[in-house]
Amino acid sequence: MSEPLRVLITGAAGQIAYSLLYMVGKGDVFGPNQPLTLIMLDIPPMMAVMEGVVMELNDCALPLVRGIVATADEDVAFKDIDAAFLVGAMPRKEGMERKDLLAANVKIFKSQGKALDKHAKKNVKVLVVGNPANTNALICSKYAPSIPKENFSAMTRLDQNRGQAQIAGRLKVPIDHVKNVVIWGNHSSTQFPDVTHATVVIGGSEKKVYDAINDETWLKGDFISTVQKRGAAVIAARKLSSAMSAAKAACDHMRDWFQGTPEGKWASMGIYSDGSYGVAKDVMYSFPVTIQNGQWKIVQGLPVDDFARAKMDLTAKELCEERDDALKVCEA
Ligand SMILES: NC(=O)c1ccc[n+]([C@@H]2O[C@H](COP(=O)([O-])OP(=O)(O)OC[C@H]3O[C@@H](n4cnc5c(N)ncnc54)[C@H](O)[C@@H]3O)[C@@H](O)[C@H]2O)c1
Ligand SMILES: O=C(O)C[C@H](O)C(=O)O
Repeated sequence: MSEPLRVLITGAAGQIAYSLLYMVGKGDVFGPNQPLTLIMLDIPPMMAVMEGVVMELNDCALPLVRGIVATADEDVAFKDIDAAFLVGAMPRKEGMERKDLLAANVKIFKSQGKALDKHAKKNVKVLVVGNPANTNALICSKYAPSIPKENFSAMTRLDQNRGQAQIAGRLKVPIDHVKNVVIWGNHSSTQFPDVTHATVVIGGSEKKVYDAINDETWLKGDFISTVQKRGAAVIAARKLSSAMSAAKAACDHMRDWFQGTPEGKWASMGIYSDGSYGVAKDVMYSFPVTIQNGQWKIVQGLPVDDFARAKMDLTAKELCEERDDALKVCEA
């Protein structure tokens, strides 16, 4: 067995971490043979709660967990880490957009960017979950200049999973029969969930989702808005933002990054834009990627029609605005 990987989960006393710690600890992300040191970061007032989570984690008796570090000190938490799930941040309440959290949350990611720069392994893989996730990931990478920009990402996998679940539900097929639903842009209500390139195995053969559904009005209307607004719908129902599904999506994202995407399957992740598909640069934009040996590559050459172009540009514009607002907050 290899040396334990050092895996940081921030917001470790919060709701997402409560599911995420268990899923990571039992091997869902780094595999069944990879021992782990779990590092848990939260803020000082949450230390007593975190102590309870540590008790439970110990009581789960997970063979892969070889050590647990629970701390409120970023200098301790970020030391020599291989992977970081940056979850710790304020969630939105009913009636808010995720970007309304920017002023409250972006400074967390400035501080944690600096801590990554100072303490983490230079090949660390960073997933930002805390909202507004794309812009927080951008800020984090800007304050960690010694770590390659490709090592930072923002979570849009929950949106991809939501999109695939909508399609599978409508066609009454198992979820893993649907692939390559793409999320373009921001993890916000301007995101573009795109099924143009998606396929489904139905009745024993593979078909385009567009042909199998055969309802363009739904695909261009309610399907898109359901995915765009799913986070708000969960908040309206639970009075709390999504947690179990967010933890599962974070695991899917990091598992694919470490272990690779299966042949023929794409994953969507918010990554540093290189201008592919005419998207603005210097934003963390969600693209379809394939991953091998820990390196993602944007899926290139997909046709983009006028409908898609308008949606991809709208969400890019929002990301540019968020970036400019975030930089102002950080520089103030
Ligand atoms: N990208 C996505 O798809 C997605 C999905 C769901 C939730 N989220 C976001 O994830 C974040 C966390 O959600 P939650 O439901 O777990 O919230 P929560 O309030 O239950 O937990 C957040 C935890 O973060 C801690 N925290 C605050 N500042 C911190 C800091 N500087 N360092 C470390 N920990 C800190 C808090 O003390 C709290 O324990 C929110 O911003 C939420 O909007 C994103
Ligand atoms: O919607 C939220 O605020 C939480 C999260 O980003 C989600 O998509 O469920």
